[in-house]
Parts: sequence; structure tokens; C-alpha cells
Amino acid sequence: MGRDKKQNPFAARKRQKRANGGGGPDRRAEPYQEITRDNAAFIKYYNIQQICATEEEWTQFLSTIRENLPTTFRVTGFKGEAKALLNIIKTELFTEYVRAVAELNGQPAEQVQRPLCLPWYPNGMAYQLHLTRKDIRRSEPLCRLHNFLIVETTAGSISRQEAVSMIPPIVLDVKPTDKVLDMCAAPGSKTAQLIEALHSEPEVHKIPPGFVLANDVDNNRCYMLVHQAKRLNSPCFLVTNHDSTFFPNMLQTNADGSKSIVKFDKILCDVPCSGDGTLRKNPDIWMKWNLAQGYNLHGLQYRIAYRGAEMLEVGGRLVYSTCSLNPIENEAVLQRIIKDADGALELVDAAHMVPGLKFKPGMTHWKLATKEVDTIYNNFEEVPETYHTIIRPTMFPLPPAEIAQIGLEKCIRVLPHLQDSGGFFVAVIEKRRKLSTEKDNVRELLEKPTQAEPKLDESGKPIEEKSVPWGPQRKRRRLHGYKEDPYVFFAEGDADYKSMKEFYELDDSLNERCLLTRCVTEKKKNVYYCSDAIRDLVQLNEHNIKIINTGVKAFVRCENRHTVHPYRLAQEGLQTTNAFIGNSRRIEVQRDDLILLLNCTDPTKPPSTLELKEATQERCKELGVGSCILKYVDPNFTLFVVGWRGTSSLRAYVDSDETVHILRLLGADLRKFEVNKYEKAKEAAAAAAAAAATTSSASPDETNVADKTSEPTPMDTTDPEEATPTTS
Ligand SMILES: C[S@@+](CC[C@H](N)C(=O)[O-])C[C@H]1O[C@@H](n2cnc3c(N)ncnc32)[C@H](O)[C@@H]1O
Repeated sequence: MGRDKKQNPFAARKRQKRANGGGGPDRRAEPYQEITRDNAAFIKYYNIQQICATEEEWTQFLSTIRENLPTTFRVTGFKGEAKALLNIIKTELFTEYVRAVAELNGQPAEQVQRPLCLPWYPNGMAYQLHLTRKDIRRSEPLCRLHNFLIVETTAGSISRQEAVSMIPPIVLDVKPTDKVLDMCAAPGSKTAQLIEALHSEPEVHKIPPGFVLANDVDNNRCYMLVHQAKRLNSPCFLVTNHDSTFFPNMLQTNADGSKSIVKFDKILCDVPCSGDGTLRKNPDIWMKWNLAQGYNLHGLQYRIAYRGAEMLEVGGRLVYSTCSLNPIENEAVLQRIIKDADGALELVDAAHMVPGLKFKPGMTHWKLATKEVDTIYNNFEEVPETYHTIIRPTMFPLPPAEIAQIGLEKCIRVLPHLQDSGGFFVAVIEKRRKLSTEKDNVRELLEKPTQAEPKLDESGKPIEEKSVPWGPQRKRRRLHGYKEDPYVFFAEGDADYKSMKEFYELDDSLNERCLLTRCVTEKKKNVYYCSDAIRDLVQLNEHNIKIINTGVKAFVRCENRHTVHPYRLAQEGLQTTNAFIGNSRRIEVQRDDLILLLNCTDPTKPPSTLELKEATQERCKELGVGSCILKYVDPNFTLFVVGWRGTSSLRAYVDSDETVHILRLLGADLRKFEVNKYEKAKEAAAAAAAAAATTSSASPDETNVADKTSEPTPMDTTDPEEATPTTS
């Protein structure tokens, strides 16, 4: 066979287009035009696949995918105050929602449809609003609702996430003891759900024994992942940056001190896909969609999921998901994996875990076609040779007798019209025995060089060194993105730890070797904490895989002339450290005191202890200057907030979003914190107009002074009468 025949015709056409001066005219400067929600190839392709049972249903499908997607959010379940927040949402927030929607639509409040509780999401914690993202962002009456969503998302109390995207973590069924791998994790909405599930039994596990390892091949997207997960402050979480198709085996220490290869109990493969299930959220896909995307992704999707299956524990569970409706990216990938695994993997039915979810079973018949869907292929023999590098035999359904053994009907296909959602595909696989391709050579891994322990001086203090880049030099291909600072764990007998232990009366069960810094230096700045399992993973594997982030900030160096102890507590880590801290640095406060402390937003004017309740004042007298924990007990929840006892003051040490979150739980007046961006924009416009009026009436000399200090803008050449002040 000649080389030319093997060339990818789609890629050749793309190259030709580029050679002719790019892929079409640059429209960036043209005025915005509403996207035409149509694509003949898309409609033809899914029509021939018969994804809907009747003509009537097909019409309903086509009409729904052309509509914008409603907004959904879920409450972070594991937090102690989740129920209290849910109650506030169902009462105050939804009352405000009804008022705002009535105002927006000019209709009576009684006619406004209340938000819908997603029936299949556990404990009634997820809601769908009858509003799109754009509605919420751009409508002044919805400003308070928008503020609520932003603040509570940043505080980690809710997550705005597409409804269907919540399904894979639910059916993965993560328990606090599980070792969990999220292979294609960024930006991390599902990862957040996995972390929540890991922490779902705080009364049983102070720190869950399991962990979530979230990985993504894209270095930049890994930081989105860090940002997303940081809100949840889990010490059992690790972010890595690697290609999942050849994700390396990782080492772990067993209870008897020996080493073995990590096998994960739960693996999520939310693989890259053509994304045509998200047409309602991302309408620009209408213009870009073509069948070549699915063909190009099939191999990558298979390799990621197959590597996942190799790393899965026998008896473990792997969830494969895409936001695509295309059987080439879904059923074809799964039939290939199940077939290649030769009985080691089994598709299982998980519908009972999402009761009330409307979906269709996986497909067992599908057809392939050319990119333009002008020629249909029923089997590989019909495919012309020029397409053999694109359309592969494994993409066709197996013969009926074989495909019946695969169990594809157990897959979950969510179509947008079934419950006014996006489109999605989910399959659950369980591992019955090892795969024949698994290579678990512990000795080979142990023989690889590991990172050196930090050098210590005679007194056991680390010798100051410059921060070193990640591990030994590797192949160029892997040296992408930023170099990460090292992970420097405390050695036993660390002098800083001794003083922390004394000052905060830390419990012996807190493992000091799980404290770490990100720089080899004597004067530690931020001190992080991670679980034993994560520490073990980092130390044994950092030479083998790029670790982007781990640990929650637990202590921060904070020295001034009054401080007795150089480290304050960090609110981020309090969820973890609280359980290990003794009584000497605790103050129980009443509601009014906490509201007073949180309302103080000027750090230069902390509340005087004299403004507080008498009991609080008495306790403050007993407490020396420094960091402390403020505890508030409500009949429905208990709050812990980092505080600072000054010489004559007491203040809360939390960021602004968490402040609003706590004040909301306390039922306090939030008006001081409410930002109305529309009002602000109007004020800014008025100020700009006033400034412009002053400038135009100023003397020529004054105008010249202004000109020298500012860049010329198009406004300078515009008639002031015509100019519209910008308000962005
Ligand atoms: C569908 S998105 C994942 C969405 C994510 N699970 C969530 O819920 O937010 C697919 C991700 O796979 C990543 N990816 C693509 N190829 C990969 C590979 N070979 N290994 C690991 N990640 C990959 C992409 O960078 C992208 O972030």
C-alpha cells in the first residue's frame, strides 16, 4: 500500500486550507451575530442513528437542543452547615428568586415557577433554576441571586455545575476509604464532587483514609483544577499533570512497610470528547461540529479508559463518561474495552443510583459515515481505503451475537429533551480480575532515583537552599508548564512543630511528618497539611510524575512585636486542624459577638474586647495575644472561625466570601456586603460624564496637562455629544 493512500484526507484538507490563507475570514472585528443553531451534518447523522424512538420524539429533541440550558447548582453536602444553608436557599433565596423573576418577566409572583429539585441527586441538594446563565449575569433584578451564587461558590458551599455532569461521581459511589483517580479532571467540577464524597463521614473519619488524585494532561487546566478543589480544603487531595494514556504506575507503602503498586478503588474517566451534548450551553459547537472530531477522539478515549482499567483494583469500579451523544465516542469505545479485557471487566447497571433520572439505554446498532454524512457505512468492508486511517474496524458495532455479550444496554444515555438538560453518556465498569496487559513491576519502580531528603545542619534544621525544580531532568516532551516548588515535609523533631504543638496543644495523633512547606528554608512561611496517604504518594512518586499541588494551608507565619508564637492558624486548614487543637486557644462566642466581629471589615480598627459580651471579655482576659479559634454553637450547626486576640481587641480572620457565608448562616444583615454592579456601573458612568464635563469646560492649559498624563483614546477624536460613556 502506498504512503499517499494512508494520508488522513481530513488533515490534508486542513493543511490545504491553512496554505490557502487560514480557515476562513477573520470575523473577530465584525459585530456579534446570533449563532445559527443548525448543522445539516449533525442532524443527518443523529437521524440515521435513530437516537429517538419516534418522529415526534426526534422533533422534541431537535427543538430542545436549540434552547439555552437552564442553570443548576448543588449544595456541598459534607459541610456541617449544609442543611442550614439548604434551608436558607429553599426559603429566603427562592422567595427572592420568585420576586426577581416576576419583576424580570413582568408577571405576578404566583405565576413564577419555583426552582426544581433534581429528583435523582442525593438528599435533595441540587436545584435547577428556570433561568439561563446569561439571564442571571445580565439582568439587574437577578443581581442578588447572582451575588449569592458567586459568593457561596467561592466559599465552597455550593457548586454551579451542569445537571448531567453530576451523574458520573454519583454512580462512581466514592467512600471515605477509597483510593480515587480522576484521569481527565480539569476544570474539576466532578473532582469537587468526588472530594465531597470522600469527606462524607466526618464523624467516623477525622481525616479520610482514602484520597482523590486528580490528573490532567493540560498544565494550565491543572491550575483551574487546583482553584476549584481549594474551595473544599481537603488534605486528602493531589493534583498531577500527566498524559493519562501512559499514566505511570505509582508506589505506596503497605502497613508492614513494604512497597506495592497503587491500585485504585474508583476511577473516573471523563474523557475529552466532541462535546455535542453541550450544544445548549456552548452554541458555537453548532458551527464547528463535524464527524471527524469523533473519529479522531475514539482512539484516545479508548487508550485513556483502558489504562484506567489496568490501574483499577480487582473489585473496583470505573466510570466512563462523555458529554457527547456519538456512539463512536461512547458505545464503540466500551465494546472495544470489554472485548479486549476478555472477561476481566464487566459493564454494570447503575440506574438504581440515580432514581428518577430519565435516560435511554446504550445503543447496540449504529452506523458510520463520511465527515459530511453524505455516504453511510454499515461495516468496515464498505469503507474506501482512503478513509482506513480515520475510520477503524473497531468503530463498527460487533456482530449481533458478540455485542449481546457486552451489555451495552446498561449504559446511560441522557438526551436533552428527556428532562430539560444537556446531553450525556455514562457507563459503569467493574473489574472481575487482572488484565493480561498489567505490568506491575515494583522493583523497577523502586530502582528509579527518588528526590533527596532536605539537607539538615547539626541541630536538625534544614540548610537554606534555593527552591529546586521538580525532580530530575526528564525528556523535553514532559518539561511543559511551570516548574513546581518542591514538597518539603517536616522531619521528626522539627523545632517549629514543637512550638506549634505546645502553643495550640496539638493532639499526638496529628502526624507532624504530614506538615509540609513548598520551599527548603529555615524560616517556613506557609505550612500545609496533607493526609498520611497523600504524603506517602508524594514522597514515593514525585520523581516519576509531575505533582502540581497538594495540602491545605494550616499555619501561616505571622510575627509582630506582641506575638508569643510565630504561627497563626489558617481558616483554610481549620476544617482539618480543628480536631487536633486543644482548649487553650479557644473562645466560645455568642451570635451577636460573632456578627460584630465579622462585620468589622477594616483591619486597622479591630473590635475592642469591651464591645463584646461579658463572658467573651472574661475569656479574652485569660487568653494571651495570638491566633485562636472562635466557636459558635447554633441549635442546627456549629461554626469554627479563626480569630486573632490582640492586646485589647478580638477579630475574626476569614476572607470576605466566607464572612458573607457565615453571616448568612447567622441570619445577619448582609446589605453592607451586597454589591449591585448595575448601580456601581451607573455611578461610574455618572462620574465619568461629570469628569468629561469638567474637562471640556477647563482652560486650554488644564486640558494640555491632562493630555500629557493619559494615552490618547478614540474618545479624543469623538464629538462628546455622540460619545457614550463606557460602564464596564
Ligand atoms: C471533558 S474534560 C474533563 C472535565 C472534568 N472532568 C470536569 O468535570 O470538570 C476532558 C479533559 O481531559 C483532558 N485530557 C485530554 N487528553 C488527556 C490525556 N491524554 N490525559 C489526561 N487528560 C487529558 C483535557 O485537558 C480536559 O481537561
